[in-house]
Amino acid sequence: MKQLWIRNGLFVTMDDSTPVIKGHMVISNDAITYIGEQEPEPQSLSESVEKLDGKGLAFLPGLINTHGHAAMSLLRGYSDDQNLQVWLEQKMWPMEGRYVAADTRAGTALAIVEMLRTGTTTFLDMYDRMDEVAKVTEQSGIRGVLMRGVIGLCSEEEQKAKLEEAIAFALEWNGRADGRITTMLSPHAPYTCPPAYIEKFVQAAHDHSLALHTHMSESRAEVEQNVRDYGVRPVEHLHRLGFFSRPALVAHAVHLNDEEIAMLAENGVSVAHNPVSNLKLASGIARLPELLRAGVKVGLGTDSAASNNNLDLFQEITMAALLHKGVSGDPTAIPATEALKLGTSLGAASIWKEKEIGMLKAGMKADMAAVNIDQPQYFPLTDIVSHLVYAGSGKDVRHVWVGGKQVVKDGQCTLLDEEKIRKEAQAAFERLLNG
Ligand SMILES: N[C@@H](CCSC[C@H]1O[C@@H](n2cnc3c(=O)[nH]cnc32)[C@H](O)[C@@H]1O)C(=O)O
Ligand SMILES: [Zn+2]
Repeated sequence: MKQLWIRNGLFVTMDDSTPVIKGHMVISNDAITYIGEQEPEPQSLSESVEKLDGKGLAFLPGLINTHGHAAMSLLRGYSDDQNLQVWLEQKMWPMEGRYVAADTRAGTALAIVEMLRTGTTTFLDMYDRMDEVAKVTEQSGIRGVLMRGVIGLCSEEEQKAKLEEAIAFALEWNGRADGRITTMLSPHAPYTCPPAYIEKFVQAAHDHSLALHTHMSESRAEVEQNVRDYGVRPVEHLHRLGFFSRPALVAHAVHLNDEEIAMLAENGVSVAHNPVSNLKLASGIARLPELLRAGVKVGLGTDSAASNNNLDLFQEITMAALLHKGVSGDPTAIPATEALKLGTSLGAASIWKEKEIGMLKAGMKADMAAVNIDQPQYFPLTDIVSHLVYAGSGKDVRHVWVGGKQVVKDGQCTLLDEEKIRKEAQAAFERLLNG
């Protein structure tokens, strides 16, 4: 048995019964088997147990990024300061149309390096050429919830082929990489997939017991168009198409009225909140406090590096904590602990993985980030949760484990060649730019 004993660490558990523990943790193979103030029982340790001095480190559950498009990292900085529609249709889609498999691979690898180094241990990815994404995911050691996103603005024949590809990918990769990879089905959005086509995804999700993901109510223009085209707003529209009859996660959900929030809560629909992307594309500000009050499970997403422009989930956590205070005029709107939960335990619940990840607790997978707190922004040590949310950043992450395996050591990915990945990303972008 492979064991790691972390001694004298500061553990931010996200478990309400023991929020912060100064003490010890034992990881056995892929899971946490002990966490507590006392040293572990000697008989629980194997002779070959590895030891790590936790001094100067704060340990927190690995962060969970519940919405993104990793391969779009190649387009970081390519189109800034545009609204969603112009950015998407005039800038992103033409460039994405030039992607070949090597580009998807290069962009995804770049994104995974950035996510791992900033403490993200689980990411959700909606894209195409998902075999490439899955292979990089497998190699990197990160945990991935992967799906072939499908835009259905094409012939019926093409629609059919894309749906089949999405299903085949989901079935082939679900549970692979020692269970690190799971899959979903994902029509891209109500405005890019006709209703009958969305219904086919719903049917497939039932047939294969898969969950569903889509972009929803991101911009005001989208909601207005949905009303014009289908006579109802996007939430009601998706509800009528049966989308919420399977476990469903919707990204953005910025423009919601009270009835829609109630409908999402009633149907157990999860939301991926992407505050930075929504600000950058001038889409608006989601009603996060109201969603949480209604009992909706919410996680945080970066969306892609082309609309963020980084994949540091600490920034989303900070933004979620600050933004909603400013908008509501209520400093308690999203307290620090709640913001950190969005990136960890609540985020895990939003993708139905709360029994496995999102907390540091015996029995959970050992997905964890260790932050270097021997830095001025963590002094004086009044409240570690406050510091992580309001003072820290992903750049402070020093080590990362996924399923007990160390994937970042002293700030470097252990299973990926970072320099090669940076070079390949640069070359891939230059190729895309020159057509
Ligand atoms: N190329 C595929 C669809 C890929 S799904 C992922 C898509 O989501 C798009 N995307 C990225 N960010 C956002 C966003 O914030 N809102 C809507 N779409 C987005 C992105 O440009 C990409 O085309 C097809 O033809 O079926
Ligand atoms: Zn998106």
